[in-house]
Amino acid sequence: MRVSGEKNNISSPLHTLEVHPYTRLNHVFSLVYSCAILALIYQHILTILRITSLVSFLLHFSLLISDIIFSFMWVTTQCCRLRPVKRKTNPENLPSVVQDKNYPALDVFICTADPYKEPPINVVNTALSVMAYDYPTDKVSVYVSDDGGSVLTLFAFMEAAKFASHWLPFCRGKNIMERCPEAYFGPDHVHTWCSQTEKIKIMYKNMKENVESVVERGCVGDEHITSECDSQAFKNWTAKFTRQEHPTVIQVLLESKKDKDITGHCMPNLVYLSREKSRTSQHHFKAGALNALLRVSATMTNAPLVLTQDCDCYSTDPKTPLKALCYILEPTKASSDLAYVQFPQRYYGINKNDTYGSEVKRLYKIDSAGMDGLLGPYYVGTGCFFQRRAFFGGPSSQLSAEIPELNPNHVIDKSIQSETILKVAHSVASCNYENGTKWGSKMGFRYGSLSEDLNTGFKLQCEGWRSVFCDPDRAAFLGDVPINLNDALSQMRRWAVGQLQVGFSKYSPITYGIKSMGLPMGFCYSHYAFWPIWSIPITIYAFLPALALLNGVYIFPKVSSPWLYMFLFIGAYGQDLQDFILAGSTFKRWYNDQRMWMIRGVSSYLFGLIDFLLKSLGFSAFGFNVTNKVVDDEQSKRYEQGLFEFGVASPLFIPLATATIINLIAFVAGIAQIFKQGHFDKMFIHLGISGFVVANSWPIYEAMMLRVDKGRMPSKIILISILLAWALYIISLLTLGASEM
Ligand SMILES: O=c1ccn([C@@H]2O[C@H](COP(=O)(O)OP(=O)(O)O[C@H]3O[C@H](CO)[C@@H](O)[C@H](O)[C@H]3O)[C@@H](O)[C@H]2O)c(=O)[nH]1
Ligand SMILES: [Mn+2]
Repeated sequence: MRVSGEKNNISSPLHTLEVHPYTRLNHVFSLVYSCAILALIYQHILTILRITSLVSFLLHFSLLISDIIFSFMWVTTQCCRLRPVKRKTNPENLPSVVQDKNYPALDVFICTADPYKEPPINVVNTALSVMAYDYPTDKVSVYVSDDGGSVLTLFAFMEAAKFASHWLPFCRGKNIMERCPEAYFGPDHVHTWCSQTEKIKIMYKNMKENVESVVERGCVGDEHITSECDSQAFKNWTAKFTRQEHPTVIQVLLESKKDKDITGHCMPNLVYLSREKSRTSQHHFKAGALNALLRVSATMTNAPLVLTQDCDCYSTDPKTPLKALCYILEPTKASSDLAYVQFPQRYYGINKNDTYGSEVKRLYKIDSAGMDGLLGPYYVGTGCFFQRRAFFGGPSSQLSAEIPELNPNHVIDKSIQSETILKVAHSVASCNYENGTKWGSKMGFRYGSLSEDLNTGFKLQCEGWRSVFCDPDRAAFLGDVPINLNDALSQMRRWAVGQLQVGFSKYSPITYGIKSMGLPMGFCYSHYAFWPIWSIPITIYAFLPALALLNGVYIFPKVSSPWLYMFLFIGAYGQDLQDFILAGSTFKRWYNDQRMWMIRGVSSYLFGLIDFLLKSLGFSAFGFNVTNKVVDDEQSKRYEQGLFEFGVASPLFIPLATATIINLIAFVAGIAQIFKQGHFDKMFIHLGISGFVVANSWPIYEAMMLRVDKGRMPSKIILISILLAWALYIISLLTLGASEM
């Protein structure tokens, strides 16, 4: 194991790095596996050359295409295996580099978009957890962007501002680790009890009840309005104010220079922002919200460091910004081209075996560590510390903003509530502000993809910026996961569209990316930009072998020569399993993850691909469907038991149910066939594939046939799927059955 204080070779390094011990072994394996892939493609081509009938040609051609796509995805992911690294930070060494009074200021951006899908009390918890950071308080500013334009969210934050003046000194005084009140007072957290704790717990409960009752009523009653200032703010919500059409609202809830907590210590800045909306302009979803935040914060505090947070991702470690500083304040030149320090997305409330593969371990942990050994990991939308400079062109070719107030070196000497500042802040948050500027194309977060995170990180790295993956053992942030299959699949469907928008753009990773960053990084980005094309081979393998088997048509080599297939299958799965286990996962979690990969293949990825094609042909428009973060108790219970939650009649379930029905019938019919007439050797791979699908589909059969609870598969979906399966069988009968193979 090689350990080095990469490029910060002082006696007490701020961070160290070690290369993964299995790297060499992985290289050798990759080489062998590549040869096997070539052999398979060669075999396919030979078969195709010998074919005489059209149907047979189409069959084998689709297998060839499938295997080429599988291979492409495999090859691109190998780049993450070139040099995976693990880093460690030493924040205790920071004082030898810089005193805390000289730490850079930090602007935290929290995005929320819908008070009914993202309960304001949760957003407040996220904000409180970062406001309480162990960081010079006067240097921290928290900006909340509310794309829902909701008075309920603003009200929640007014309450939060009051509660914070008790909560922050409490955290500091007791030096507690868990600074998100909901988590601190939650059932999973043990703390020493005292009267002060009891008092603050009651305060929190009161605030929570207030906020929840207002949200439930849908409006802020007069009894909740305590000051003239609050009352003025609520006046913005006139009768004409709607979510899609309203002026900018900026409300300074706490100002560091003026507001003190109950011990007299200063408070961080806390600003509520709801950018202007109009039906006639484009808002670019979250990327647009983040750019508005970048500009508004520039006019008010202009901190050199920016942290982006999703509203559900609260901080679980108050030292997190110090860990980021370990890279950003590196005394050598290495930090000058460092755009961001990414902490992985991790989650609370995942069930024991992670039924829906919600950890997304490959993306968030394994491959991120892999890219960290090259030029740095993806940006994943939340838990990421940026240098503000990174949003203004490449490290050595900085661009100038259209007004001086927005430039990273602009110094602010006025109160954030002064009229001049508020005036500029309002103007940069207006919906036409970006017209004719570089925002979204060369500056700020980049537009053009629903996955603004992948898109922005990619573009920054193409400009020559580096990034760092910071993955401490204790999670830095914990977020929320969907606990029903429809939400989980819909989320990935949106991702799929966003990824393809990057993959098939003018600046595709496979062309522009490779040119700008070199082959390995270009491939890493290509892997995720083309993720959804996995749907093509997965769907083909889900249907074709089973339909062929039902028709007595055998398209794979005999049992005497399936070794190549076996090696490729076991090799890829084994390698995946090894990565998961080494990343601290369990066999069962890995098993569920591979199952979800197949499920997504015939649902999220497939629908995402179709969405993308329809949009590209001009048939439909993209929307950002915000993931639901409200918990249903009954659903939660079933989730805890590890049951799959279908429940709603979602079209996403149709291809899934159809594939499971066809494979079950094919498998049973195939076994019966063996008893009747032998042919085992010819059927071997067919049976293997169908058997594999059937084994993985147990929870789906259970949801279709055995369960009676609300989470079962809706009868409508079962019926449509049976009809579809039957139709597919008839089509296969007419084509495969009639042709001569
Ligand atoms: O118009 C919008 C839509 C969304 N959001 C916010 O964006 C965040 C992410 O949305 P969510 O529905 O939770 O999406 P997820 O799929 O869970 O998020 C992942 O994927 C997104 C890209 O699709 C990234 O932006 C996120 O950081 C990443 O966690 C949330 O805080 C939303 O409030 C906005 O601010 N404005
Ligand atoms: Mn989310």
